[in-house]
Amino acid sequence: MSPQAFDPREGYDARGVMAPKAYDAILLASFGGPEGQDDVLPFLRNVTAGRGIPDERLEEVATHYRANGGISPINAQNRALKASMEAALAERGITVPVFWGNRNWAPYIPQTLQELYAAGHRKVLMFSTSAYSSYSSCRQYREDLGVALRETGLEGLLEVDKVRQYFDHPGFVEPFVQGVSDSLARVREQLAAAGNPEGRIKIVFATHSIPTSDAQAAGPRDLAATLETDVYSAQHLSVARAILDAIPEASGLDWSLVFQSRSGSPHTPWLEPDINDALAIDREAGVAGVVVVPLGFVSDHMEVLWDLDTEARETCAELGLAFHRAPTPGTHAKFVSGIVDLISERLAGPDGAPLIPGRASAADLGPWFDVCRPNCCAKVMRDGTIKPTIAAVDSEVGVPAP
Ligand SMILES: CC1=C(CCC(=O)O)c2cc3nc(cc4[nH]c(cc5[nH]c(cc1n2)c(C)c5CCC(=O)O)c(CCC(=O)O)c4C)C(CCC(=O)O)=C3C
Ligand SMILES: [Fe+2]
Repeated sequence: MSPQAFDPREGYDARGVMAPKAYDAILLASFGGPEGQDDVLPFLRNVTAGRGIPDERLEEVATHYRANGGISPINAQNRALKASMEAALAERGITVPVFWGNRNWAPYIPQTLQELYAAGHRKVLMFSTSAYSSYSSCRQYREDLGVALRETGLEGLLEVDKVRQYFDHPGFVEPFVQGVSDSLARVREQLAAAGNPEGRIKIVFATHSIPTSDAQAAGPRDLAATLETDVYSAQHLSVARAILDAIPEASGLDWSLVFQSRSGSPHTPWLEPDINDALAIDREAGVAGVVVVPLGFVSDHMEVLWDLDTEARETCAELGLAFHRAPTPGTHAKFVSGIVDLISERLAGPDGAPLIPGRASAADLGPWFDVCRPNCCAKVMRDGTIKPTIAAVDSEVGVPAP
């Protein structure tokens, strides 16, 4: 891609690529989730703080967690990811420790920053469990870090940078290649067992819907201007194509990008089509089976288990469509090793050069940048200001929004 040149300043170049640093801590930053029935509503209030999600919607979402004992699988998945990252870093002789902090549940990010500062760490590299660009998937993490530094009084004492958005990285793409290929075989088997071995299969890539205004604000303005769709959708389409190109059995099959987990007011437009509506249209058009690919997600958390494995699966059962859901990257060895690569391209070795050269990319919109330009993924706050952020050019509190 050819993004608008940065105003080169100390620490990063005109592409927004940061100079390597001797980071002394890694922050695994994630969404967080409830771990028991009593946590469910406080968690949902944290998630929706100040955003006016109606209570009926909260109650509706609560039932997804309640049905699972009030437990989101996301925290256990992050504990497993942290352990896998630690093992993979150690294997490569990298001794930088990994800390874990969440946006919406304990361990909370500000508390983790205080702990790692107290332990003597000063240069932190954040890796978040969110691969794409948008307010919810990138900027909100940057803001939460910016606000946490300010509120803990650590601003100026602790440096926090972030790993680039990694939707295009081979470590993210390759587990999907293997997963989609396996799922295709499973749907073929289901169709054969149902006496329809030649039935048409469609590959349905699913991601989180976001308000169309967030989609339009995603990524650098000048890049957005060159694309036929918004940057968020374009990134997903780019990854979907990279996955399909790597699977010979998928050649010639129909595929699409659809959206799930819409929330908010029905009057606010969000990205469409919804997966369930799209499946009904596919059935009408003669599709016999689908591989559903949770392209927008890093692990099999509640949005995958409920919206895909429960709701979309039921939709397919009602429609008589064969269904198989491909896995998320989770703790796939290639994903974990890719995370270590993403960290290594930023970590300065003894000679000051990064531990690994270059910036691997397996999809045509990559590689992304380390520092975001003004207004990248911006969202106007209700009080008309934007929040402080890390890893960006515009990090001043109270700067009027565009
Ligand atoms: C783009 C995106 C990702 C993918 C990137 C990433 O992975 O970060 C994501 C992930 C997740 N979203 C999650 C849960 C929720 N998201 C909500 C609400 C919202 N998400 C949004 C966007 C995204 N969300 C948006 C624009 C809203 C509405 C406005 C708002 O409130 O910000 C709500 C509120 C209730 C509701 O209205 O549905 C909940 C409970 C969980 C945890 C699952 C678990 O517990 O296992 C995860 C990983
Ligand atoms: Fe969400």
